Amino acid sequence: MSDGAMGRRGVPVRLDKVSFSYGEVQLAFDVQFAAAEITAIMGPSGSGKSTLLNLVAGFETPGSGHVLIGGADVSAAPPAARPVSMVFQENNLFAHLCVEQNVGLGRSPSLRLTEADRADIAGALARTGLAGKEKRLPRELSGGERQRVALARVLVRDRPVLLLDEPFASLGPALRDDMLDLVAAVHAERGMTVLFVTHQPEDARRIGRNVVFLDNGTVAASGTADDFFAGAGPEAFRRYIGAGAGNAVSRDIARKRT
Ligand SMILES: Nc1ncnc2c1ncn2[C@@H]1O[C@H](COP(=O)(O)OP(=O)(O)OP(=O)(O)O)[C@@H](O)[C@H]1O
Repeated sequence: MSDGAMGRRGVPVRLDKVSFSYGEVQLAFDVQFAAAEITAIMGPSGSGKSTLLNLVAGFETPGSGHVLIGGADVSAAPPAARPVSMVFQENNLFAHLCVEQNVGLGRSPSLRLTEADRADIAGALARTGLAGKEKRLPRELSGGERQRVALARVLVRDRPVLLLDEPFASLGPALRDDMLDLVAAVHAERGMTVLFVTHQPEDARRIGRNVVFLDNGTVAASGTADDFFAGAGPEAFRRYIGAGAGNAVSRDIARKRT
């Protein structure tokens, strides 16, 4: 069994007293994400979830403090130099490139691919259920298939950290469940550290081991998903998901696990 299959590939991600501002909007993060685990990042609209991911990815730079990935300070490193893959809600693909090429970019930005690269790309496409669709353009795919292509690219990029910014928010519930299962299966195989932004409590509960809850530009609470979704979870989080939502989530999970 490989290291990934043993779940040891992921590395910790730390935002060490990071501050950041968009003009008058101030954000401050001091938080560690456990290696090789899936952490759901939740919080009201505008609480700073995407900004936190962008700081880890390198699309934003801290005003002060440090971003550490696997113990290395990457605060000043450009996105391409960070050991990170990211999947957004949409626009993950280049419209003029076919499925195979979009996935190949995960291996080589110039698409100079070796035979071994091509074999890995074929494997990733098979793994994500896209075999036979290699030559299609993104516009010839469904929304769910486009997100599968983005996940196939994550597989060939093979970085220890995966950032997911509401990647399945525009998909229907059944398809979203399929995609979450795929993420969980890939995580079980590769063991990367996953930071998963979602507004859906049931999605966080389904694949998240931990929850980090943001409010007003900072971390308001963090802990295990089990604690968050138990009656004794943080009050701000309970207010956010709404009275009774926890029960609905529990029922939903029980139904899926039977
Ligand atoms: N490019 C920007 N310029 C100015 N302000 C911004 C910019 N991007 C985000 N903000 C502000 O920063 C704060 C955090 O935004 P962010 O997008 O990180 O929140 P979020 O929790 O991801 O929200 P949502 O759930 O709505 O996607 C908000 O007050 C937002 O208005």
